[in-house]
Amino acid sequence: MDTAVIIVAAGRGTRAGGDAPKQWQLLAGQPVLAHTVARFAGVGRIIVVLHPEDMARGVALFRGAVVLCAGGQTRDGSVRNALEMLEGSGVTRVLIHDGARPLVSRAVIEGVLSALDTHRAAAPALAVSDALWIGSNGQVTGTQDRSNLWRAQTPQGFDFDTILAAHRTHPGGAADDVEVVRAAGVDVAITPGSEDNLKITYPADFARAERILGTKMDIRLGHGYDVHAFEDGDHVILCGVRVPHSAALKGHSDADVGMHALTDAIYGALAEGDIGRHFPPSDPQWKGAASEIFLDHAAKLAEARGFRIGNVDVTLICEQPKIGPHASAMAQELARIIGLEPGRISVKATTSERLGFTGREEGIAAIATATLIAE
Ligand SMILES: Nc1ccn([C@@H]2O[C@H](COP(=O)(O)OP(=O)(O)OP(=O)(O)O)[C@@H](O)[C@H]2O)c(=O)n1
Ligand SMILES: C[C@](O)(CO)[C@H](O)COP(=O)(O)O
Repeated sequence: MDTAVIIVAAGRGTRAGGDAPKQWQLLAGQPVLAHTVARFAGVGRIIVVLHPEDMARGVALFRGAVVLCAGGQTRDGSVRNALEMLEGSGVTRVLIHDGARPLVSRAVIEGVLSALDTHRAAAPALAVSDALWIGSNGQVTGTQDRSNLWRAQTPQGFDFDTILAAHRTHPGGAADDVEVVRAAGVDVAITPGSEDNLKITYPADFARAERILGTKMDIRLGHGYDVHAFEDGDHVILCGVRVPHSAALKGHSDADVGMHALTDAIYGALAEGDIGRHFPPSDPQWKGAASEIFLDHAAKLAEARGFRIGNVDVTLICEQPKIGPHASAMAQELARIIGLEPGRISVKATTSERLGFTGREEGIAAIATATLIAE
């Protein structure tokens, strides 16, 4: 399935007030919109819909990591612009999310994606739990049966062709995309929502969101270090990229020293030992194995434990080969394996000024750090 995520953030946030539209105001030190986009890392290609006046701000914040699209006068107009932009791109399903819901969890997102395996439309919601009144002039004038009432949330997920066709025939003015698709006669499955998945709407919602983030703030830092010696050969594999060289790296697997250091950094952040614990070198099945298997395992273990990777930083220490020309390809390869946007991945190199074993060109060392953030 080729999945796209449309994050609508072209509104003016009039109810929230403040010096800037709510999606640009800071929450725990970062714009609300940066939190929202980070929640969808690895889910699919991300399209952020912005007000035309905010485009420069978007370019500066995302630095090419997402696709930007100009929004419309209304929420449904903004969604429609992004859907039209995606037509013909090969996308088969799409999640549509409010930029103003920065605390959506991986569980809520996965719930919608799973429902899309069997439904053309699915969206998260919470059953209404309070009694409902009808009121007028500060007085209760009646009561409302709450059974079968739900509080709608996003991301709302759809088969791509279905939601595009529904938007094209809708007269406009819908509160959300569930309303649009239902107007076209499509059934919508309800998936589990979350109280934390609030939409920042009024000024007090910022403090509420900060409180939720504060109680949830669990950031782990891990580091990894690895060394492989040179042996006869004509290339090395570093961070998944084949680099021509006058020697090869010796090892039980493909000896990708950079990827090993990064894998150990993730295991370290999880307090899960190192590669050797999960893939013993004594086991012949890992002989010559591509190190991608190890990194993929560590990243999936982090996800299974409820963490997303915040950023990674890998430093290769060698005199030769020169890493600079390959660093971008290495970052992209790591991004592909761990499902992280390239802007959160750093691959760099240093020499050891001809000192020590790396200086004598006896081998390559690598150090890496990774942050994991609890969802
Ligand atoms: N023309 C619009 C209007 C809204 N939105 C987005 O739709 C989401 C939900 O809308 P809402 O909370 O109503 O945001 P605003 O329209 O910005 O708020 P307000 O109504 O208070 O001005 C927000 O992420 C908002 O940026 C959009 O992309 N384009
Ligand atoms: C899409 C939505 O977030 C679902 O709850 C909501 O309808 C949009 O926000 P608004 O406050 O109704 O404009």
